[in-house]
Amino acid sequence: MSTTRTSLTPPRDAVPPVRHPDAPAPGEPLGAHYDRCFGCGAGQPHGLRLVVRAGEDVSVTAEFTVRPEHQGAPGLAHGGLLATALDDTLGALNLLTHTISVTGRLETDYLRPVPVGTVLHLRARVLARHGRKIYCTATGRLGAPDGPVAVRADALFVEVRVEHFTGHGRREEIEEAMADPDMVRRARAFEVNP
Ligand SMILES: CCCCCCCC/C=C\CCCCCCCC(=O)SCCNC(=O)CCNC(=O)[C@H](O)C(C)(C)COP(=O)(O)OP(=O)(O)OC[C@H]1O[C@@H](n2cnc3c(N)ncnc32)[C@H](O)[C@@H]1OP(=O)(O)O
Repeated sequence: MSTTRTSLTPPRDAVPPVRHPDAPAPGEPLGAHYDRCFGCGAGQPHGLRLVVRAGEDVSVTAEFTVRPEHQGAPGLAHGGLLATALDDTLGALNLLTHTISVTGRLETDYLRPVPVGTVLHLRARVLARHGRKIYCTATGRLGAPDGPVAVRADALFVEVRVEHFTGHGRREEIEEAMADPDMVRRARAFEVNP
């Protein structure tokens, strides 16, 4: 496995991403991939509570309000937490492609400080796909969808099967997830792409 910078550049024979025919229309909320997700879950009181929507082509948008509990330095968002917001927005692209993939590599650039109280406008899109590897990119802008870019990331997501979660997750949460028929149905459906 290569971990050089070039590994985030799609290879020459990578193919363009495909939006699944059943993907929600641009502007529609996508909901959380898991209710207890730290990034987007409504059932996670300590989470970032990202609100994610489908975008054009194979892209998503999300908004995240930086709260006092997100500080790293006085009055400023913690960098790791901003990486989480980018990572989770990138993860939401799964809901457009009907793929189950996880972050293999995430490279983050911090361009401007992000003050507490900021609404960070995130956008992520898939650039290309090569086998199980999904190349994608994300930005976070200050205050408005066309505000200055404060953070950005390039990422490689790797497609996995449901067993990635059932085989590695803690038993109590897995049992709870498997008892939710909607979650199991959606996860299985996402394993078969058109
Ligand atoms: C009833 C229950 C149902 C549950 C259903 C749940 C549905 C949920 C839906 C959607 C989930 C979305 C969640 C989004 C949340 C936000 C995103 C996150 O935070 S995800 C968490 C953080 N990430 C990890 O924990 C990954 C940990 N890593 C791994 O598990 C493995 O390393 C994995 C899967 C990434 C790869 O392992 P391998 O053994 O499957 O595959 P190999 O052969 O190593 O890699 C495949 C290809 O990818 C490249 N690759 C892998 N990692 C790379 C890296 N770090 N840098 C560069 N290339 C890499 C390799 O070089 C290889 O490339 P070549 O095919 O040979 O060309």
